[in-house]
Amino acid sequence: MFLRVINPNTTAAMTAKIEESARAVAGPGTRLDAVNPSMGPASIESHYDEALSVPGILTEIARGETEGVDAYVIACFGDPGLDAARELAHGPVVGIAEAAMHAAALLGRGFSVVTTLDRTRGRAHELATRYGSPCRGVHACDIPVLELDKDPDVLDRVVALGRTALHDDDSDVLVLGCAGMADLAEKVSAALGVPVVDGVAAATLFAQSLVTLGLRTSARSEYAQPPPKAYTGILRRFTV
Ligand SMILES: O=C(O)C[C@H]1NC(=O)NC1=O
Repeated sequence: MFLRVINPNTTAAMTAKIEESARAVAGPGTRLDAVNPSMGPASIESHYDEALSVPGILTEIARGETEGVDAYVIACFGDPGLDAARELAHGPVVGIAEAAMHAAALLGRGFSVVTTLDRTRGRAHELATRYGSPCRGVHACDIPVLELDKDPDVLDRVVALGRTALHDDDSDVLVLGCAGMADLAEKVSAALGVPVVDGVAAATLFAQSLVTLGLRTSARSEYAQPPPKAYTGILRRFTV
């Protein structure tokens, strides 16, 4: 099978980190590549960034449909463009927040999310409500997405915040609220002694499992192909 993991921001170093996390769990029979759009925000830390990332995501989905991609992962914790992507894709499309929250719900009574900027906490709560997940709290380490690789204290700060979150929320699982934290899961789990879910790995395995089960996005109603219409201006270049 052919999985495509889409980093919705345009930072190649993050795409490489995401690819590493996805490859580490993909099966031997799975062809996998990780891509990012050539247009869009360098990182996604606001509703504005998220909105501007969606045309690039949809461009990558439309390209994947011509290249025989069987399933997609949207590797940004806000799950940007997820519903629109499902209208374009024939196979499954899995968001890393959705996957991480569902995985965490299988591992404990309640989970906490540790994310980057405080302003993104509302989006995480909104997604947990949509997904019906037992999220007991969302905590921000206030490290900008593109600083995660530069800040020497990032592991210590995430561990400290995770410890506080587990105590204050009385939760028993942690979810990493950024694709850029994918490489921290094992170390944070070892430090805190609880399961720590990396949404990139979880989404990759969910996508792979759905294809293995022969399941695909339903085209019956809401996720049917978009109704044909004219798109004007620059969007004409990025629409199907
Ligand atoms: O919302 C966040 O902070 C994390 C989100 N932003 C990003 O560029 N990739 C992400 O996973």
